[in-house]
Amino acid sequence: MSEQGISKRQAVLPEESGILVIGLGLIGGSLLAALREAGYKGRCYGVDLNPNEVALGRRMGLIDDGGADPAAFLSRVSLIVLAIPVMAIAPVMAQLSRLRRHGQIVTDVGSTKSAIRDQIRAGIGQVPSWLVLGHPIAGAEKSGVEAANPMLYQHHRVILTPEADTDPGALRRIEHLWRVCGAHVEQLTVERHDEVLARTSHLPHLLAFSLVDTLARQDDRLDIFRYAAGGFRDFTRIAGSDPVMWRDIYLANREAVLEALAEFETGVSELRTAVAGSDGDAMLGIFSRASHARHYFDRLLSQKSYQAMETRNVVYRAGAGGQVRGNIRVPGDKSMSHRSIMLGALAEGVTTVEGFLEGEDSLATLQAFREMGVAIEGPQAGRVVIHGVGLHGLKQPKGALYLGNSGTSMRLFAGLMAGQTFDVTLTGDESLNRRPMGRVADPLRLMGAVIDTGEGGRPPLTIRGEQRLAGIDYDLPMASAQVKSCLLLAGMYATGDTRVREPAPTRDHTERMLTAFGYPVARHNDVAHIAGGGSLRGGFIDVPADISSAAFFLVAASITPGADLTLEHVGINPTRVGVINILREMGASIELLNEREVSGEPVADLRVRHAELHGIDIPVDQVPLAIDEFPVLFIAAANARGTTRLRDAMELRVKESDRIKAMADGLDVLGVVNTVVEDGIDIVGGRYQGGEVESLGDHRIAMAFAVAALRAEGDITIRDCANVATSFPNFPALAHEVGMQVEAVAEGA
Ligand SMILES: O=C(O)C1=C[C@@H](OP(=O)(O)O)[C@@H](O)[C@H](O)C1
Ligand SMILES: C=C(OP(=O)(O)O)C(=O)O
Repeated sequence: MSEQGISKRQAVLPEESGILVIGLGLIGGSLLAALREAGYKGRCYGVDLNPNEVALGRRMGLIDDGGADPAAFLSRVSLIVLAIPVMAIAPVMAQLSRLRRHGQIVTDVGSTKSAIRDQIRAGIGQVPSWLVLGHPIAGAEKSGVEAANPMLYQHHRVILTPEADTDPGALRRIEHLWRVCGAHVEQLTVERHDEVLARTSHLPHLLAFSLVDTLARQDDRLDIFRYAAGGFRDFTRIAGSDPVMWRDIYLANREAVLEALAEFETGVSELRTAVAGSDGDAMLGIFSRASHARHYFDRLLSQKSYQAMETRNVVYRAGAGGQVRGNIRVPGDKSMSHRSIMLGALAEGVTTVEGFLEGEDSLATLQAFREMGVAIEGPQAGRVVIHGVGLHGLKQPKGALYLGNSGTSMRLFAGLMAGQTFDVTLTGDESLNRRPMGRVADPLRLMGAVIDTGEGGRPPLTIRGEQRLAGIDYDLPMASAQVKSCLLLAGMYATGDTRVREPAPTRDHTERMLTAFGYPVARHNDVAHIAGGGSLRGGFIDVPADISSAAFFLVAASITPGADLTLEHVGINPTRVGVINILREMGASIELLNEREVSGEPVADLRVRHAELHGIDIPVDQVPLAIDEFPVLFIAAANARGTTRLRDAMELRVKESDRIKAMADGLDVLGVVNTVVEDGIDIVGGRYQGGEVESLGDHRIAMAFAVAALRAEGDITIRDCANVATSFPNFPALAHEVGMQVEAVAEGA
């Protein structure tokens, strides 16, 4: 059969009649092995100057034929991979551009890109449109075709660095080549690729070569190697990499590596100063930032769109029916967790926090303070120890502060940052970057802050340092604890008094916690006052379980026949108990047991049992007191007799999603009758079916529909649920523990 005939029938890479790999080492050999494993049926050829590698490649079944000269195979292939050292690529490209006749496309695997591109340009006058420069990030210390591993690229990244005039068809085919091998393919510019790799790969290798060489030259080197364990062993593993290949990389990526090395030298000298001066706090700051960096950035990055290919979002499959029984403790209060880190960081002395919420939102706050030089130990099982730096002890972060999905972080930070001596930029994920920030920027400007916002008052916010703030008298245009808190926090840095009047009471955790840290805040009727120039004193904060997370289970138990559930140690601050008041008015059975006070906040165990609910007109004064609980309250309404009516809840439209619309759309899918108005909704309770709903990446919408499944007549699939981790990371596990049937699966599984 002709090769043409084979290529027409083959399912894997149907456009490639044959593939030539020039350079039969670990990288080229593994690519061939992966293609074979994936079922590629076209012809494979290998070229290598070492005849033993060619013979081995043939014996291993990786290639059909091979030799030392590419010319012999060109007419038989449609795709050529250059898997040779960086410095050898330009000469081979010159040869290929002379001999290429049949429209073959070419890619390379070199670890640096600018030098290769520039050398090719110098050699043949241009980077041909049929060349797609690329780099699989899957190095290993082994070399030679013998080490070829068909799994080497599975779930690894391959970066392609196309030029503006690269042929899109060629780009698509090279992307396809790597995907077939199991890789995630991404694109960067040549320059960005080299900067990133200089820091993530070239610098660490350089340090390993240098450290191992330095220690190996010392007199007591036998002992050093005899007792080498842990850390040093890892360095020797990296230093075992191919010397010639790495020499070429440093020759090729000289500038970017030197820049990365200079940054590193600054870092080492900071650490040297800390060690020399026995500055334990400085060391702890650096080490705790470093020791959490990987975990933290892995999680934050997985929300970013440029990594979307790897992030398979989470889908909930919520089975119809289930039980709600037992005793559980939901995670720590998000609002208080944020504030415990903020005030702990700005206090004098050490603050210990127990019950801290290890969710993405509060972790974003925590990491931001690490970026500003605060030493923070943990979190470890809810315990965090913060080594406060005082109100004026923060340092300028190296880059923008990334606050993920967290509106509270951004709005409270805006107030705190307005009082610093350095400039700082605050940014977040796609949802946060759509949320209104004018509500904090405008009053802060009245206090003297200088703030640039994105279009329409949205993030990013750039807040200029060294401004003199003066207290203001401000009437909040909306009931918002975030705006109130922002201004009170800025008020600590302002001269005179800052007074904030709220149109309706909102959560007062900032006021209570400031008081607990020894910073007085007065309250007269609807006005909170703070005077600038005080200080905070570190101490102990016990964060109770979050009533906003408990709310999902309050509704779950209320709507499920036979339910009897106790939620332990829940915060029942009067400015947060709207959900209990509203559910009770609908007929729910909720008992407050063992009421007590911790760290200036009331807590109780909540016992909730099934009850017949009926629709109500939700009292408007309860709206700010239950603002985050409406998604799940809508599910209570769907299970109540009659109509539940909500008004004066415009704020719901500017949360992580437009929560009125997101819920109404999902209720429509389930067949729950509802009527949306600008500032609210009417929901008619009754039977409803299952279906597939969108959470729009909003944690509370996702969890609300999981609760709905308890009474649905069919299963509910909820899309885009990864953000549940912002406020309630173990929600599926706790739901399962009480008898609900919620399973989190990766999208597409
Ligand atoms: O201050 C806080 O911790 C919060 C205040 C509320 O926001 P608004 O101030 O925007 O109402 C709430 O929705 C948010 O989840 C947390
Ligand atoms: C609105 C919420 O949070 P934030 O504003 O902090 O993003 C929420 O948790 O429901």
